[in-house]
Amino acid sequence: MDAKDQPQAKVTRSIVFVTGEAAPYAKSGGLGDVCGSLPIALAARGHRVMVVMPRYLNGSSDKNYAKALYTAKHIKIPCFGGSHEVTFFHEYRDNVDWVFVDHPSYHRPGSLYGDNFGAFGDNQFRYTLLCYAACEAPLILELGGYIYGQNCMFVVNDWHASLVPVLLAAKYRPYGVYRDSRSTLVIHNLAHQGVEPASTYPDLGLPPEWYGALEWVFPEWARRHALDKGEAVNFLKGAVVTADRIVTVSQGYSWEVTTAEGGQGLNELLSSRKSVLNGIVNGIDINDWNPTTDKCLPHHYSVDDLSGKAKCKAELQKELGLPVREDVPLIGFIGRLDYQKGIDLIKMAIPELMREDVQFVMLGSGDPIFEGWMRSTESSYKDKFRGWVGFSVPVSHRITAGCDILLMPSRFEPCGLNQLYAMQYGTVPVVHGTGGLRDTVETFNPFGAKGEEGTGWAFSPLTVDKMLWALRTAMSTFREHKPSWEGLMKRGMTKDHTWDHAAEQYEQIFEWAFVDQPYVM
Ligand SMILES: Nc1ncnc2c1ncn2[C@@H]1O[C@H](COP(=O)(O)OP(=O)(O)O[C@H]2O[C@H](CO)[C@@H](O)[C@H](O)[C@H]2O)[C@@H](O)[C@H]1O
Ligand SMILES: OC[C@H]1O[C@H](O[C@H]2[C@H](O)[C@@H](O)[C@@H](O[C@H]3[C@H](O)[C@@H](O)[C@@H](O)O[C@@H]3CO)O[C@@H]2CO)[C@H](O)[C@@H](O)[C@@H]1O
Repeated sequence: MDAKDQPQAKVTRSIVFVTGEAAPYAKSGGLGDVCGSLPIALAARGHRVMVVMPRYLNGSSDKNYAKALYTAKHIKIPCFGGSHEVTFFHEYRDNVDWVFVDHPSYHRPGSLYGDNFGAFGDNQFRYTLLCYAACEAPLILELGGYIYGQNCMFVVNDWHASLVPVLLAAKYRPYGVYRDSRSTLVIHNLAHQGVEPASTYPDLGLPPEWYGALEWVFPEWARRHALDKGEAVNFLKGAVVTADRIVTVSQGYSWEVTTAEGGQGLNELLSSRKSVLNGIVNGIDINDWNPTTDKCLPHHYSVDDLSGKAKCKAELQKELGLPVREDVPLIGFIGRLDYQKGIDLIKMAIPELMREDVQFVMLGSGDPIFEGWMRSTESSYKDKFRGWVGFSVPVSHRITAGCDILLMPSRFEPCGLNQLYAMQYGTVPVVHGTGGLRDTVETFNPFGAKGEEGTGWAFSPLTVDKMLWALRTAMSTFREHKPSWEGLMKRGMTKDHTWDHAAEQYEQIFEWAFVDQPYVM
């Protein structure tokens, strides 16, 4: 978009994102994509935007921080029985201040949150440091010559950042600091809440009377033994209680989190905060995800000339060692190998699906059981199935472009980005109709009011039979109804998935937050 066409915010603010990850510095999934692109979209609309995240040095991500300079600012954080020194690094890029909190606990091999042995045992400590540091950053860092100051909107993402609104309410506002600031909690995934034993509460450096904000009691069935009282502290709950506004990453999910089925134990609390709870569907970074310019693709294409997509498919088949055939439907899956993503359904469906004339490629990492299954399935169906175990952004782009169909049988999906990338690339999504997938994928209807309608298939309920039915319907449309298939591709490609619309909705939420008084106990 030309700068002159860029819509501007009616009211501009100082906005401080706090997150466990942001692309391209560090990414384990969709949280990284959103925190790497929404801040840039808000800055383009005229806001002053800072993103605060850890400076992870794990060997593979170190180079991503190469342009971030040491600020010479050090602070000491009183928690976990000591005083822990952290420092800040800074890079100004795309009109955003990227601020990296540096501490030895962020320097270790593995992924962001764990390694082959599971989640790191000191994650509560690591993200407590992040939250304290994020509260100090706007007060002490002179970025471009000026501090951000006390009149900020803190956008706290998921549990890693959830102590921020608690700290604002418990440790700053009582002393007259940050009374003009507000906070918005963005829930990307309720499955991760940052829950640890109640005995860790004194480590957090919070006043004893604030225990209730984080207090969490596991239901009896989830306790380990008869004497276990299930008492815990829950970071995400702390933010649900103390944030001024709460946003989920789709409207569908904002309703689901208030139900017993989707609320992961927080449904009653979230229902009690319905008046400040909204859903905003994520956008995508169309500089990064654009089939006309994508640097990861061997060929480029657009809605006006799809010939490059067929070439991308042939190159992908070659790369994967699959027979190069235009007529066979190529199905893709990309994602974390996690219970959330419904990999077990794919596993159950594969023997039946492999009886069809089809090709299937999966890219993912996570649960070692599914990683092993992907490897062994590849050797069982040499001409039809490929399981790429690992995390590779370029491969994810090539699969998104080269496939005909993208499968997402997620058990729950707060928004989902891969179906948005797929549509942008003319790849037709077949998804479980849940959360953001239901909000963004419209099931194909050959007899719509204006003729053919829809951008894919959203099946429900989540059963192997229903998923196979949706895939077979998609595959027969691909084979036997070429004009309809092209219509599906083109409707997906011409949908507006840019961040601007979502950014405008975030601005509205921020305005509402500033109309209300901030949270105080
Ligand atoms: N092995 C691999 N190699 C390369 N890339 C890989 C990969 N595995 C995953 N990815 C990438 O990670 C991202 C995944 O994003 P999603 O939104 O689909 O799910 P995720 O559950 O991580 O995010 C959570 O947060 C986001 C953001 O709000 C919500 O959309 C979502 O519903 C919620 O669960 C995509 O960019 C995908 O390409
Ligand atoms: O962007 C992908 C997701 O990243 C985040 O989820 C991570 C989560 O916040 C981490 O805590 C960790 O989860 C571990 C969990 O804490 C632990 O109890 C155990 O269940 O293992 C989990 C996996 O190690 O890793 C998650 C990523 O795998 C973010 O919060 C989500 O919104 C994003 O979907």
